[in-house]
Amino acid sequence: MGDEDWEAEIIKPHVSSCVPVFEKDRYSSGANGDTFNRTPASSSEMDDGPVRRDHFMRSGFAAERSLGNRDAGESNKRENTTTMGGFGVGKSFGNRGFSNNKFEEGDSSGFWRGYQDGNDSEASWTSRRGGRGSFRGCRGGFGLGSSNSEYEHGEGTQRTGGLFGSRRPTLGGAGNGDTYQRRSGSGSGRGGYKGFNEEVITGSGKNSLKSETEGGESGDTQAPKITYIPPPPPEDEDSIFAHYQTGINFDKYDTILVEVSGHDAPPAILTFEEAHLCQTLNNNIAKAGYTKLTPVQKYSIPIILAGRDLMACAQTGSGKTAAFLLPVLAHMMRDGITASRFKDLQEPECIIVAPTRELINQIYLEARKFSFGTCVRAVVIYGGTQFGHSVRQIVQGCNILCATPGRLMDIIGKEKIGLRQVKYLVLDEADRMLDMGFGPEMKKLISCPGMPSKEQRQTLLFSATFPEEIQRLAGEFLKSDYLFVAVGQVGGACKDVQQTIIQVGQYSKREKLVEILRNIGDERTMVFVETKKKADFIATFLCQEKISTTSIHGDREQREREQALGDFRCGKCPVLVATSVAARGLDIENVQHVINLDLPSTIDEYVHRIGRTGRCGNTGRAISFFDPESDNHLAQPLVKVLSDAQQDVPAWLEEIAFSTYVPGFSGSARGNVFSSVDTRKGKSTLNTAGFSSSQAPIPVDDESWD
Ligand SMILES: Nc1ncnc2c1ncn2[C@@H]1O[C@H](COP(=O)(O)OP(=O)(O)OP(=O)(O)O)[C@@H](O)[C@H]1O
Repeated sequence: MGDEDWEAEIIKPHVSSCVPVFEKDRYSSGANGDTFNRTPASSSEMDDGPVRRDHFMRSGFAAERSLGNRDAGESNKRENTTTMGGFGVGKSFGNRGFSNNKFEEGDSSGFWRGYQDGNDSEASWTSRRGGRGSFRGCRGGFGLGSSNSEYEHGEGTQRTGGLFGSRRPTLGGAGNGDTYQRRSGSGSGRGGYKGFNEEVITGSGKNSLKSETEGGESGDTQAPKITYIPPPPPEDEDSIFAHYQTGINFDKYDTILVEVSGHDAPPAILTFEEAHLCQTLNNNIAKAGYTKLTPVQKYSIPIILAGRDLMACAQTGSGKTAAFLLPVLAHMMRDGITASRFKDLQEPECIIVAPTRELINQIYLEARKFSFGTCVRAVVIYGGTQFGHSVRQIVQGCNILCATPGRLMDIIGKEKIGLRQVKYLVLDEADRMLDMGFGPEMKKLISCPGMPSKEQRQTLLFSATFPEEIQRLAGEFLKSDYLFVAVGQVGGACKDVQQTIIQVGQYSKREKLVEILRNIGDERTMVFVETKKKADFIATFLCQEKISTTSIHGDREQREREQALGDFRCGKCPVLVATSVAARGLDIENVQHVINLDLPSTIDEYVHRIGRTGRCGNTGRAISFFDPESDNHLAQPLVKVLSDAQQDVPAWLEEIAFSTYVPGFSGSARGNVFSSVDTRKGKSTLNTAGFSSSQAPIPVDDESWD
């Protein structure tokens, strides 16, 4: 989908938004004020008018719409809010007659079976509704006639769709493309791009490199000054090495087929000992509770240790982070990295980039864990936090820099980081990092002054999904003889996740969600929705239903996002409503359920979302609401994902897939089908994990990748 299509998608007839916004004072929140057990207030912020390029125009405004705490200065902004939305008028927010609900029997297997059976039609569900009057909170309502319609169209930034069709131009309006201006805050119409997940990149047409955090500091009064300093992670050893248990299916990883393509691939290793890591690293691995390698580790570790570039694709939750961290650290130890000193310009040996703040923080914590007791210092920097804080972290010494792309480019622009010493460049969620949203920034990164050429550095790309187009683009980043490791089906879903797809029309989604959540009880559940507004809306709705819920999305302030994640992690809020900002990489213990209240627009996103459960050999469940009005484009790839993961495929879904079958459909449209192989189509070998691959030489024409 090109830009024009994107335009067509997001410029819709006027639909009013009715996001309840809350005044801080009225919250009946928990200790941290971040849960949603609150009394709704109101806000004129809800009247967004026509849903257009909201985030192009309102990057600063966005913050005001988020729920929860905010800095004192910012909270003042909401005092004059007027009522626009709330609860109650909507016809679809009435009582549900659950008395006949078969799911109330408490038998979980029955519940799931029942759910599949009861999957049926919207009509059958609406007939179960009782007649309770709507909840009346404020003026407006959840179900204002058009009910969810605003969410079906609004905030198209959340949409993805293949390579260049899914996201907005990264440097919107920049003109020269050299300007990175983040969260300019004033809605001054500079244009720009509110990233699908997290970063705000706007272009003013000036040749400047300006941080979202700098507004106040640099005298740009239009930009809000971001003062948030994340609390330091606990320093005690127990916390550093805290981990959860591998699940009953961990050993089954060994049976997954692994494909290695590219020439002269080193053989896989079967044990950590075979990696010949130094004693400190081995100690850290043991303290982390790792006794056995996962398949992606068996293959990737020797490849990286051999100095080869790598594109690795392995199912969600199967240990990709350690697969790159351990060999990189081993190299650094071998090279005798000395503790970096306090310096104004730091020159890290390794840069790791990931698309979301929470994910990069998680990777940093893993890096800190595995480098414990060594001279290697890892640092994390990401948007939404005080820029000065990032600088202070870096100047104290930095061997491994973990960063989100926006903050990384800012810090490079401020000359706090020199790139000359970079030997390892890691892109986690690499397909996301190379797509339309972040691809241009990554290209800038590799062409920054001082950045060693791809021949001089080692580049490592990891993800659970690798669309063919992205694989082709990746050639620009990788040496021509890079190796490709595919554990299982490229882009396939984790088999430990029991997937259920049910047909639910948009007007029935909320009540069905409540039914499911009531049956789930306190088990940790992530509920994915398609837009930020809807995340707030659903979280608020669930709290009204007395289901303790929090939310995470790109319009929440970073402090709120971290608080939300913390509340979810510790079980204080067992339900987390999220946009795709939380779809990738997050490794949260005990997430037993994922619910796609809205299906994402691409199958890859679906695979990542459901991969928040069923991690590391544990089992999980994912249930997805399929709305035939809007999700038919996903039927075909869904059938493939389900059958590849040996899941039941509903007959109705097959029918839809068949009726919407597009011959030659290969993936650039919204419901893109993942790649099945290394796109170089070289000779490859299929092995079960643990057995070395044969090496198949493949001539690769470098030019064909550039
Ligand atoms: N060899 C191992 N033994 C035990 N636990 C492991 C091992 N490797 C990784 N883990 C644990 O498995 C969990 C998932 O790992 P990780 O987050 O790296 O998965 P991932 O493949 O990157 O997933 P995603 O695709 O969702 O990003 C983590 O808690 C990690 O500590």
